[in-house]
Amino acid sequence: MKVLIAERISDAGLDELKKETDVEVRLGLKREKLLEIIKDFDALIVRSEIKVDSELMEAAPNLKVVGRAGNGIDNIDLKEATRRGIIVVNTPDSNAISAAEHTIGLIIAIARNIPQAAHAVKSQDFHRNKYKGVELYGKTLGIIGLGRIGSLVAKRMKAFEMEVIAYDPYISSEIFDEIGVKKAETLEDLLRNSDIITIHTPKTRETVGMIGEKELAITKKGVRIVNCARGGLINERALCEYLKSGHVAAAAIDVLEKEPSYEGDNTGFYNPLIELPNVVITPHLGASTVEAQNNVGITVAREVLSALKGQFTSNACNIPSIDREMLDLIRPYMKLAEIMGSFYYQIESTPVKTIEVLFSKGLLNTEILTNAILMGLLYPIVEERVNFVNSRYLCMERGIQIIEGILNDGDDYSNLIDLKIVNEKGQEVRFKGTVYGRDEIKIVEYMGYDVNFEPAQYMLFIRNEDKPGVIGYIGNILGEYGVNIATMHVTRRKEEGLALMMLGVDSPVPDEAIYRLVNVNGIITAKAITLNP
Ligand SMILES: NC(=O)C1=CN([C@@H]2O[C@H](COP(=O)(O)OP(=O)(O)OC[C@H]3O[C@@H](n4cnc5c(N)ncnc54)[C@H](O)[C@@H]3O)[C@@H](O)[C@H]2O)C=CC1
Ligand SMILES: O=C(O)C(=O)COP(=O)(O)O
Repeated sequence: MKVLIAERISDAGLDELKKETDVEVRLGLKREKLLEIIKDFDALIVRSEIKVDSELMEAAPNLKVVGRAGNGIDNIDLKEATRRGIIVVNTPDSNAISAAEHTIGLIIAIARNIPQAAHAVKSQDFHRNKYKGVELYGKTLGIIGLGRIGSLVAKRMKAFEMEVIAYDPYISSEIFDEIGVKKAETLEDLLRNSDIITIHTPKTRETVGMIGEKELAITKKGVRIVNCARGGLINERALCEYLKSGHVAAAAIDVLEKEPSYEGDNTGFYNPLIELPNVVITPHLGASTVEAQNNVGITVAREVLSALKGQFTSNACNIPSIDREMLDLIRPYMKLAEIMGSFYYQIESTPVKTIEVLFSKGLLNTEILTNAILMGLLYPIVEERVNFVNSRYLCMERGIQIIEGILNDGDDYSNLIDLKIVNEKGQEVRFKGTVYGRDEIKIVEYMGYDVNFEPAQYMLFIRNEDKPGVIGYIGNILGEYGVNIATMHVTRRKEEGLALMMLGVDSPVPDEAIYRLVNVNGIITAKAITLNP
């Protein structure tokens, strides 16, 4: 496996990767060069600078994993990665403390004009009157986005005896209470009442430009503003105007709408904010500490390695995350789900319209189990890579409706998957499956027949009239083609005079044998099934 490190990560992370993969470190690559070389790599590791967009993914036919050595993934086209079955992993917990501490550093810096004053002193200018600041004590800090970093900032700033309020419509009041922060019901509320505002939301379609002219206009005169989250959350042009007028007394910015290259040439880079005396800008330093980069490097390396090995990772952005213990528990159910999904297109050819899957209450992580069913379903019929990442997306792209639910109590099994597939002709194919003990996979119902069948690599499903002699024919025909029957499950519906046979065989059943079987008097259908390797 080949891994391209396109932005700097720690040596500790590099060492982890080098133990198991072929690693190439290429920092400061020009875009054209990156597009040219990416085709050879299975994994790409970036930070916040490189845009991992559809053009880059198109140029990377072998790419299986993108590792974001950091938190924000706004530089990665997640939808496109998902469509292509590329796993995106990040390391959100590894640099949160550093980002929070940097934010606090910036708050203090602009409250006391520390960077400007320190800079003046370097030029022998000791005129301290110019740099009189304000105290934090007793002032109101408004935090927009009370997630990982926002809440770390809140907890720490309370030590300054600031009143901390926060606006985050997506978290519960209990979390506000737990952190000990007053809830601002609206953004307007927060803007009107804060002496210092700091923003900690991710960059999304909803949050871009969330602080613009209109919002700045209702802030307190003399407000101080910090952005250590993402450039573009605060409209830079509007902020510039408000800083020039003095309405915003000062701003501290770690992130810009358009950022320079951190390894390459930046000749001609310009941003008007840089020139303003009441602005402190750092070069996207929030995560740049020894500790954060060590953690980030090691975590991203481990996540990328797990993903390359086909294991679930704990920080995947486009598949549900599962911890290792839980993964061990549900692995047999994932296999069962994939097998159940894989039956349909080996039995029927009419396109699927709806998939309805019901799970026993005892089954956890059902979202992944559905993804496994969909992966099994699509595997035989799509050319592109199908995996847990894109199976749901590819089904939705094909107009397949996916309905998931919980089974009512009263079934005989506590861990059942009940799968009903309805095709465009309105026909239904239905299976139920479960796992006995730790990992004994069983199909327990097929088309209303109670069965007890352990799926095998090669199988044969036969529906026939319930009359003597049919089994004999089947054995003879398979024998002629050298196909050995390993297991056999026979069941019937006496009242209808119909029977079902599910056979596990030691080798694939040739098409010619199937043709002969369906011509046997009394056999209604014969379907050869092969499981995905
Ligand atoms: N400057 C730097 O070097 C670093 C910057 N970051 C940035 O910080 C951001 C936040 O990181 P975390 O706290 O870990 O993320 P998080 O996901 O834990 O928290 C984000 C919070 O924002 C809230 N939110 C989302 N939309 C909102 C809206 N419209 N209004 C109010 N609140 C909203 C969410 O509900 C969530 O609670 C990252 O997305 C990243 O862009 C992260 C690390 C370092
Ligand atoms: O983790 C984040 O979201 C950051 O913004 C840190 O970015 P970086 O990895 O230092 O380029």
